[in-house]
Formats: sequence, C-alpha cells, structure tokens
Amino acid sequence: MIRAWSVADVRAAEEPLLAAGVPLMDRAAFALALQVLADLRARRRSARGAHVVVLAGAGNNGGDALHAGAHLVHRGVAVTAVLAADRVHEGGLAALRSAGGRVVDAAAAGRAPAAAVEAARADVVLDGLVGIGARGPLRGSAAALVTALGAAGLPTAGTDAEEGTPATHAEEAQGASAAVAREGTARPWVVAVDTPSGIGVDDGTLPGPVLHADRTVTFGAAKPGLLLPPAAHVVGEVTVVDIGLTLPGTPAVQRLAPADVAARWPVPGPQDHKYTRGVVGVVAGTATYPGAAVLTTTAAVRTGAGMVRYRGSDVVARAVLAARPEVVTAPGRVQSWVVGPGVPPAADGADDGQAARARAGLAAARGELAGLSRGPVPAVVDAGGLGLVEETCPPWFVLTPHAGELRTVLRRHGEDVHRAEIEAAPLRWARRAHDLTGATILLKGAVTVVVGTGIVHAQADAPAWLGTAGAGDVLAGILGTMLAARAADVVADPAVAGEVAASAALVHGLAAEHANPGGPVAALDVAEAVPGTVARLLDLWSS
Ligand SMILES: NC(=O)C1=CN([C@@H]2O[C@H](COP(=O)(O)OP(=O)(O)OC[C@H]3O[C@@H](n4cnc5c(N)ncnc54)[C@H](OP(=O)(O)O)[C@@H]3O)[C@@H](O)[C@H]2O)[C@H](O)CC1
Ligand SMILES: [K+]
Repeated sequence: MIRAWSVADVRAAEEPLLAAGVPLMDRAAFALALQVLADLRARRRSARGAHVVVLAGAGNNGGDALHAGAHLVHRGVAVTAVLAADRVHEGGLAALRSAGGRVVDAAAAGRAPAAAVEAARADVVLDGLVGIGARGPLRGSAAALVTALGAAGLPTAGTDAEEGTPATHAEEAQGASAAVAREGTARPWVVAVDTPSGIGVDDGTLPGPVLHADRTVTFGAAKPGLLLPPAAHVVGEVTVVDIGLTLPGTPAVQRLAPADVAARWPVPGPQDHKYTRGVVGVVAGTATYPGAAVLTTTAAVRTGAGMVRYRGSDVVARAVLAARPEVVTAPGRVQSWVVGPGVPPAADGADDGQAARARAGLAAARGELAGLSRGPVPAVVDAGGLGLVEETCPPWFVLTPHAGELRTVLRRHGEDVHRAEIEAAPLRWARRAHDLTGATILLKGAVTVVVGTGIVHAQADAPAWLGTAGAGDVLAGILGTMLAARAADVVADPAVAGEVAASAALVHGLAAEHANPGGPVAALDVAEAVPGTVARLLDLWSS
C-alpha cells in the first residue's frame, strides 16, 4: 500500500524536527543524490563524467536540489545549476559552488531557451523548481523554463497558464527546439525533487506547465498529487525517502497493493456455503444489449460469488445461462445488487422492464423490500442504473461512472460541469458527487479514483488495453461479488465500501494484465482471467 499525506500534514510533521535543528534538508539531499547516482549507473554504467542539470527555484525545494548537486560533484559528476529565480537557497547554492558546480542564471527574461538547450543535452535533469510550496500554475521564469524544455523535446504537460506571456514563451521555445533538434540527442532522465514542479500537490491537477518526470524522489511521505490523476501520469516511478517524519494515522489518499487485497479476501472455509459466500442479484442487459448481462454475470460468477441471480427478460436470461449455467433466474435473497450494465440510460420503456427491475433491486438494497434481502445490502450502480438512483443514496451504494456519466449525475444535482473539467480534476468532482448523492463514487479512468466516507483511493493497476467495450460491465460484476462477500461489514461501516471498490478495481486491472500480458484483451477474457488472478493474489499473500 502507498499512503499519501496532505501538504499540511507533512509540514506539521516537519515542524518539530526543524525546530529541533534536525537536518531534514541534508537527509533529503543526500538520499536524492544517491538515487541519481544509482540511476546514472543504471543508464551509463558509471556516474563519473556524467552531466546533471539542476533546475533550482527560490525555496527549499531548490535547496534540496542544489545540495544534492553538490554531493554529485563530489562523486565526479559535472553539475550545472540553472537558477530560475532571482534569489535561491543560499546554503544550497554555496554548497554547489564550493563543490565546483557551474551556475547559470535563467531568471532574467530571454535566458530560458539557452538554459533549456543545455538541460536537454544533460544525462539527468533534477526538477527542483517548486515542491510542496507550489501555489497555482507554474509562473514566471519557472514556467518559461518548463515551456522552453518542452520545446527542446522534453515531455511536458499542462498549458502555459500565465496570461500575457505565451508569446514570450513560444518565441523562447522555438529557439530552444531548433537548437536541440539539430543535434538529435537522446533526452535526459528527469528526476522530480519531492514532486514534479507545478502539479496540484493535494489534488493531482495539472494547472499549468509541468515537466514530466521519469522518477519522483519524494521526502517523508508520498503526497496525494503523486497518486491522483492526471498528475499521477507525469510522476514516473515514485521513490519515497524516509527522513524521519512521524505522520498522522490516517492518510489523505492511499493506493492498495495486491497484498492488501489478498489479506482481506474472504477465503471460504468448511463451514461456508453459497449463502455465506454471498449471493449477487444482477439487473443488466436488454434484448438490444444482451452482452452486458453475460459479461456482468460471468464476472460475478468467476470472482467467486456463492450464487448469481439474474433478473431480466427471458431472451437475455437464455443467453446468460448459455454462457454461465451456474446463474439462476429465480428471485430470492441476495447480499448485493448490481444494477445498470447494458440498461439504456433513458428509461424510455424500450428496456424490457429493466428499469423497473433495477428500481426494485435498489429499493431492496435500501432495505425497503423485506423478503428479497432482509435488510439493506450493498449495491453497484452502473451505466443506465445511474439515472435511476434517487436524490440521495446510502453510502453502501457504489456508483461506477466514467467521466461522461459522472457529468450526468452531477448535472442532475445542479452542477453544470463538462467532462473535460471532470477529467482535469477527478478528485474534486468525485468528492462533489459523493457529497451530493451520499453514495461511494468509483470514478473510472486510467487511474480509478474512489471517494466515499473513508480514505480516498487511487488505483493505477489497469493496462491501457482495458479501455475496451464491456470492461465496465465486468468491473460491475467483480465489485458485486466482492461487496456481497462482505455485505454486513459494508453496511455496518461504509468506509469498507470504498476499500472494497478500490480492491475490485485492482482485481479488474490485474485480471486484464494476466489475460494477455502486454497485449489487447476482450472484456470476456478479463472476466475469465479473474479466478487465476485471485489465486495468484492469495498465493502471493500465503507465500
Ligand atoms: N523545510 C525543510 O527544511 C525541508 C523541506 N523540504 C523541501 O522543501 C520543499 C518545500 O519548500 P518551501 O520553501 O516551503 O516551498 P517550495 O520550495 O516548494 O516553493 C516555494 C517557492 O516556490 C515559489 N512558488 C510557489 N508557487 C509557485 C508557482 N506556481 N510557480 C513558480 N514559483 C512558485 C514561491 O514563490 P513565492 O513568490 O510564493 O515566495 C517560493 O519561492 C519541499 O517540497 C521539499 O523539497 C525537504 O524535503 C525536507 C526539509
Ligand atoms: K520539484
């Protein structure tokens, strides 16, 4: 598990140590230098004679980078510090100078392109422009430098948000790109110091220009922006360096690892039977979209449900039974409901009665229909089901929208937001949807964000190949079974709903990888791979 703490929590943890004179910056800089040396040796056999460019901003983030640069000079690395501020960390600059490092001032207007060209030729670029002290989009000389680095061929993200200066940056950028293109040198390895400069450290946004990192060396603890999309896509490999901070028990964001899911997997024992293992009720598919019913029920069965009850028209039921004879179509008690996959969003009547069956399932999940479930049970609400949930939901309802579907849910609650805005700030809008609906929100994407009553989860287990038709239907089935197996826990403590949802996202992503490592997968392949994935998780855990 990777746990990430907010900027405020990290600052609060640093405070007493700084007050006691604990040399946190020395610890951070030394660890950073060691990691850069290891990366250099991995990429060019020896660090000696390598060229490292340190991008230094005005604060302690720049201080970390400059001190690390001094350590590197002492190990035979040629280091150039590019100063992106009129005033930088004095101690760090003095250490670099006395070690014999070069210093280039890139703070003055027009200096960025030349500095960018030098950086683009380096073996490693250390991004020490700004860390947890960032406020808003990267601005001034730091923004100009990142824009010029982008033009010089280094991968950057975000737009140059500073008003009135795009032309300046563009001109500088052209200068840089022409110079580097002529040489066609391989681009440098970028190491972000604490965070890639300019990301939303607490929310994972990309408010302005950001230099992509190949590695982020972060101090004391991971920060939420390193796990949350879209910033999670520009951090590279995250290396957490222990500098002796004591952080509060509850992190702001966490990412489950396979071992965390395995540790909580409800492995059946001799006393278990189908009803103790969890029965899943599925309302999915129509005569027009029968495949969703097959995918969702297959996934639920293959994830280890005690039993799956399918609710739908006879024609679809026949397709389901042909694929999965284990499924039953008789109504009866369930421990979770999955409603919505393949059900048309607009309940326009052409849905074989699925909207009515979905509403009945949701009412039963609320505990409003005695007999069917004897009290409230968790529910997965996906696709067409999202249009059927009422104003507010219990937290044991897990809504599983993608960004477009979340837009519809938010608009129904009076938030007029566009899909692009949701994709630019997934945490914010998933949290808003949780606040408005009361449900646990699993916002699907390359990184899946789960916001409920407990800790926020950000899962990045899925290969891009999983972006294929039916993948959401399979996730809904996996989640339905995992919720049914822990139904009592989920209803008793809704924070468990978020943890189970994040676990289902992890299983879904790993199953896609196992189905065809490194290549394309069909949704049904993913569902069929789940048993093996679960066995591997448990084997890993028991070994
Ligand atoms: N405290 C310690 O000894 C340790 C800190 N660690 C490292 O330090 C940074 C946090 O350092 P801090 O000085 O608090 O802040 P930063 O260096 O991250 O950034 C502040 C400077 O950056 C400028 N800034 C802020 N936002 C932007 C922006 N959007 N664009 C450009 N520049 C920006 C800000 O300028 P002002 O005008 O606002 O003053 C500051 O000059 C932490 O990340 C660690 O790297 C060590 O890890 C542990 C010891
Ligand atoms: K940084």
